[in-house]
Amino acid sequence: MAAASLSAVRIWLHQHWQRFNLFDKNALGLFRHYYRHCWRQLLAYALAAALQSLMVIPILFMIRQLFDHALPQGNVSGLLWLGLGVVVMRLLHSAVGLWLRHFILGIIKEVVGQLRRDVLARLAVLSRETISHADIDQLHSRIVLDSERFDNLSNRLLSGMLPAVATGLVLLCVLLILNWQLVALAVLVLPVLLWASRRVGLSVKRDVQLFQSAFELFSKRTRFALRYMDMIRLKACVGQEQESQRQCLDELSGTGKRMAMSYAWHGQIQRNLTGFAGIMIMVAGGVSVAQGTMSLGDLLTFYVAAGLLNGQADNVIGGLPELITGNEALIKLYGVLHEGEIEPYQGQRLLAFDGSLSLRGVTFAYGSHTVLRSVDLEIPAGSKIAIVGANGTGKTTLLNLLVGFCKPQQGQLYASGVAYDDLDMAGLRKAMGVVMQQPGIFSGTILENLCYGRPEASMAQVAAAARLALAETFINALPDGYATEIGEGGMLLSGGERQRLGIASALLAEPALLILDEPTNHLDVGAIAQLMAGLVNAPYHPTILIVSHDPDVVACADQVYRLHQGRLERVQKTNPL
Ligand SMILES: Nc1ncnc2c1ncn2[C@@H]1O[C@H](COP(=O)(O)OP(=O)(O)OP(=O)(O)O)[C@@H](O)[C@H]1O
Repeated sequence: MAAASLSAVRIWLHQHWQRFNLFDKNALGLFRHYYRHCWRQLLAYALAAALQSLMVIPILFMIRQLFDHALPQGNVSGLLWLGLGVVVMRLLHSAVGLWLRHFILGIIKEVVGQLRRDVLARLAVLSRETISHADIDQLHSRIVLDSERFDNLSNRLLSGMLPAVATGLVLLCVLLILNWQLVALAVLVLPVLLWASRRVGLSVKRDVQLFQSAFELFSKRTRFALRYMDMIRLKACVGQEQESQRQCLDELSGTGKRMAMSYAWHGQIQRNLTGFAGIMIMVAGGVSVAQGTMSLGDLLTFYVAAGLLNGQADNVIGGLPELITGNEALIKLYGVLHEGEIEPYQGQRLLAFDGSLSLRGVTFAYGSHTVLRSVDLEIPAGSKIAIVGANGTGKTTLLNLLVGFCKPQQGQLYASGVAYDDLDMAGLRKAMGVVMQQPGIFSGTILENLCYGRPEASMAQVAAAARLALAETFINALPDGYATEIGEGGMLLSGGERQRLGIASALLAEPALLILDEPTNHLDVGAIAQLMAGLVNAPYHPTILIVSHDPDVVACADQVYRLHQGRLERVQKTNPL
């Protein structure tokens, strides 16, 4: 019976704690994780902040002297000296404050930088499958905006709240020494203040979440409009798009206003309650002075100290909305750092890759959809292989397996006879030149695109690669040649020119294996045959693998394979499909 009641109480407490808890367990864990290694510096900083706060004591002492002695005695030079003393101490206090800020900023920026590095490193090891299922705009805003919110949170907590707490404690001691009854009177407001803070804090938390969702949606819509402007215009959807942007903006300004109002309510409630405590002190202290139980100097000193304490309390309680925003940001960053699958191969072995690959008994499925069934394939070094097959038969999937983006559920792949499981995948990819259906062309100049991944390449090497890829003629015909800006995704070039640029970029690395995915989408078979003929004379003489749904590419290959219903079979060059 007693155990049952105890457990009921525990459940009740847990539920209420969950309801009132403003901070997430994972967010707190992440914060601790990033600041754990510098706890000694943080401790030193907290101690220094506490020592700095002790500097308010001589200031308060001088104020009391001023009102209790110098002023009643009409001691003008004493007044001047005490005034000067207060100014000097304040300046000293500010100088130490600046130095402390410099110190803590060094720690914060290092930690925030580390978190950003870890998030980016995490992205680099996430599997292609995870990235393809992610909402890229959301991921982008998490990395950029939420790491900035973590920075703000750290600033507020360590640079603002921590010294404020230290100074507040010193001031509280001074106040207790001066007149503990007045402190007790002011403390009556404290429970109301904490309760109100928490209640408003919950509404701030809800409004922050709503604003962040609206912001992500706005960011996503804007990127969509920028990225798919052609499609929007071609489908005559400009009006429809503007309407959904308008809805996004309404939502953004509505939630933004609500969040700012929550912040304002929080600040107002806090200021009114502490102001109310100040009036109580004034009245009760005035009565004590009138009754002769307290000197005017003591009351004024008390009032100044209480004012300073109020400033520190403002700092602590006023920072709550920022902590809540930071908490939400940390929850999302925690997701980026801990969720999703990582790259399937983690081997370390470096290889002198000769361009030969083997697949043995490879079976691959996306969930319950089996795409490849027990596939065997030998790609000898220096060979020219074509893999053909109808749309959706698994050609790109096969390529993704070859470049190590995915791992088969059964079977194994080998590069130069070494199992993929043992290989350093980055090393293997460096020796491969892969030109996907949509070559990765980014906004910048032709030269920047060509040299991505090979910044050390000489102009002669760049020109040689462009010549082999049949890109040199069109590049030289451009007014700015290699310095031509080609726009987002290479929009200012034709599809064939983009394809040639992609091939030239792949060839610049002198790959042992060149993979061309659907090259006939933008190049005719004649151009591909010419490319192959050129590569035969290239000093590095790469293995070439062409994957296409176009039966004509077989003319360019020594061996032809056909993918059909998950099986790979060798076919005669005359009739591959
Ligand atoms: N990431 C994925 N998750 C689930 N299914 C996928 C994924 N990628 C491809 N598929 C499915 O696997 C099958 C093979 O796709 P794949 O892209 O490999 O075909 P393909 O032969 O390259 O087609 P195409 O010639 O049209 O480019 C298709 O049915 C496709 O819908």
